[in-house]
Amino acid sequence: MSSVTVRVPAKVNVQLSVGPLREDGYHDLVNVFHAVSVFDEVVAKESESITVSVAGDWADQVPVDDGNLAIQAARALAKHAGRTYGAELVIHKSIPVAGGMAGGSADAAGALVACNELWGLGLPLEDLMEIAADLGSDVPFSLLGGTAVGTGRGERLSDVPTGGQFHWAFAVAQGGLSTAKVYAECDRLRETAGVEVPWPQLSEPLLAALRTGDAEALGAELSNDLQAAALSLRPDLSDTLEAGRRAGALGALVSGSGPTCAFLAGDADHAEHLADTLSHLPTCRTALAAHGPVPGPRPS
Ligand SMILES: C[C@](O)(CO)[C@H](O)COP(=O)(O)OP(=O)(O)OC[C@H]1O[C@@H](n2ccc(N)nc2=O)[C@H](O)[C@@H]1O
Ligand SMILES: Nc1ncnc2c1ncn2[C@@H]1O[C@H](COP(=O)(O)OP(=O)(O)OP(=O)(O)O)[C@@H](O)[C@H]1O
Repeated sequence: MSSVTVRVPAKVNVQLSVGPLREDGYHDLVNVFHAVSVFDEVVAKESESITVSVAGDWADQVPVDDGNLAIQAARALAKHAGRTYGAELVIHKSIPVAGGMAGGSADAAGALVACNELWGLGLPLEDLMEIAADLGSDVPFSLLGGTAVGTGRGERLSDVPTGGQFHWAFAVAQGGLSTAKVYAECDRLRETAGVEVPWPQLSEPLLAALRTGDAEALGAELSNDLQAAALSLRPDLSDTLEAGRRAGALGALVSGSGPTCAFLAGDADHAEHLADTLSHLPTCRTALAAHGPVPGPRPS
């Protein structure tokens, strides 16, 4: 095989409950991930060494050196296999960068799947999941896709059954937010408020809404403990959330660490309408309509 192509979805977190700060600098989570139809494409071609190039709207914001998560993923896979391998990785980016939709994690997951195939390693998903967890907390879910609950720092996953498709609009903000800074702001706000941080609990009404495919019920149950921190760092996002609610979204929240905002729609037409409305906001770089859940990356 001389070239392998995979498509990897972005995510939105339909529940993100953040526990107290751990000694290792991470937080224990209840993190309900939902993969949506905004895809990066990762191509792995035969080559002497591991390199990456990036094309698409967001290309200028993505490192092409050792800081690129796809390169780190390919190296980690070669190390796991105990051999020196090469791959020319070509990423076509559609997932907003530093937007809270796990774009870098998607590229890392795509590189793992594509190189596993290119190099004929045949490693099972469980092995790739272990390598993924070392690359970042979101990378295991980017391999899995669908809808899943993540505990620990978000890397320990179990599938969540869903009934039917949900339709979304995403308001992509100007600029990005650093995930580490948003978690740090969450800690700061909690310390200032002097509240005891409860252990995160999975929402049963949320699971029921996902299982039955009830968009109205899901809209009412969306929650994100990082939202206050993202709004504290980017106050303009409240205007975006408010605009989406006024336009009839069934639910509105910051996606993960932000600054992308996610809006649940009643159907595909409603999602297109919301995206069109949001795209005209001064706070918004662009807006996308998408649906979920969608599967994780598979080689072709
Ligand atoms: C906000 C989310 O996107 C929600 O899915 C994730 O929790 C972030 O996952 P990620 O981008 O893969 O994050 P990582 O690369 O593992 O960690 C980046 C930084 O985020 C913070 N971090 C991340 C995950 C976690 N459970 N607790 C944390 O406090 C830590 O400061 C860490 O140094
Ligand atoms: N392949 C990649 N694509 C995008 N960013 C990358 C990649 N590799 C490394 N990075 C770096 O990672 C930073 C975070 O990018 P990313 O798009 O993954 O953020 P995010 O979507 O907010 O992450 P998450 O939702 O997992 O917290 C970027 O600013 C960039 O410097």
